[in-house]
Amino acid sequence: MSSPTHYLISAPGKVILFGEHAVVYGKTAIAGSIDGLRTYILFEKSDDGLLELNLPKLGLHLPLIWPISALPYSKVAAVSKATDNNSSQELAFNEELLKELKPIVLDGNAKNKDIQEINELQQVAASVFLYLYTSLEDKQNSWCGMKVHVTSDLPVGAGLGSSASYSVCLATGLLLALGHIPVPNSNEGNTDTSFSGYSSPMNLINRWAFQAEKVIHGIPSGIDNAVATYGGAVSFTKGEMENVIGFQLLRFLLTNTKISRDTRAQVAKVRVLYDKHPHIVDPILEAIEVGHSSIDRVREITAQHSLHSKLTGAGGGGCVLTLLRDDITSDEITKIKSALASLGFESFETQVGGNGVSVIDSSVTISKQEFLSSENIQQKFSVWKHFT
Ligand SMILES: Nc1ncnc2c1ncn2[C@@H]1O[C@H](COP(=O)(O)OP(=O)(O)OP(=O)(O)O)[C@@H](O)[C@H]1O
Ligand SMILES: C[C@@](O)(CCO)CC(=O)[O-]
Repeated sequence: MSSPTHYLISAPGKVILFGEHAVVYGKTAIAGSIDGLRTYILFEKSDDGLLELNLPKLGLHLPLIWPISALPYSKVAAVSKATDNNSSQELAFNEELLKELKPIVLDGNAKNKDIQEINELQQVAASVFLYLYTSLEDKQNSWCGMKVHVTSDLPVGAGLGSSASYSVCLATGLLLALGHIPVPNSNEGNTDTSFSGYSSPMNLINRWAFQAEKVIHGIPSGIDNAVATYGGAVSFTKGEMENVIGFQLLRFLLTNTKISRDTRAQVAKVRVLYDKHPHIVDPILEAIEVGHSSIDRVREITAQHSLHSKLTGAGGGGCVLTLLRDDITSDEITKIKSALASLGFESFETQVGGNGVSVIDSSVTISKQEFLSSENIQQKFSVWKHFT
């Protein structure tokens, strides 16, 4: 059978119900996927020896393009070792590779006629792609070029795990395109996956997505990429997780304050505090200064209806999660939403849980135009396959 010529991958965003930040320091957190908010990446095979990355959501109107031959493969240990499906060992992070890629990332503009600035956010997104590609490239099985198009329903840097869903989509597409994992056969959802003894392709996707998260975050806990890979609602402690089905039945109001944060500064601050106060198990997030006045405003409004709200994700603005009581009426929810909207906040009802990473292979024709212009890609294509 000829090798597929394109893959469309999708992975969900997430909410953390409690335990963010603490989870980085070994405490338990509970999180769930948000099925309706996902990142999508279309991988198209090409034969020009070039890697093309399109990041419109990050504001890049031109593709970044690199010759495959320009990547520093000598910095990567044998691929077979690194992708050993049976190994449960965490992959070592390749600092040297990341360092080597820094100047190469900026060369991505060299083939463009117009000069475009590549800001830090865009550089990080490009580094993740090149880091994974260089690590996974396998001359025997590789495509000899690819065009990669990224779209997403998720706000970037708002606490909904946009980076993890991007990382999971990239890891999955590259593992498939470079011949490390097969396309799944099943069309059934993967939310009932038992996490004990992770099945191999999912395990591998999760491990490489964790590497990608390290490029973005430095020392992530791994909870975001685990949720984006496996879906469902999970309890997560030190890399171990289990399904917590009950949480999938809870309804939430998710409010995006649209206040973007300086993630790196916030996270650095939090880490210093944790290092100084390792005895604090579940610090009130304001006390560690990841709160924001916008979050207080959401909390005040929802408290008027006896509802409890908390920030979700890294904080410093971003998204707020409000637990909805069973007895709350739709009229009341509409009132809360319009009070929030009057402050410029966007909110919608959600339930945690739902599918993790999903794939469509080249047996389904997907036009690039259709992909890029679709409002609801998840529903548009009803042929998603799930790893089991
Ligand atoms: N649509 C996208 N296209 C390309 N890169 C993306 C996209 N979405 C996220 N990213 C990557 O993720 C990074 C944002 O990660 P960050 O952790 O700040 O936000 P988040 O994951 O949305 O929030 P949180 O980690 O609190 O849930 C960006 O710098 C970029 O590298
Ligand atoms: C803040 C944090 O706990 C969650 C970010 O979504 C960081 C992490 O777990 O890696």
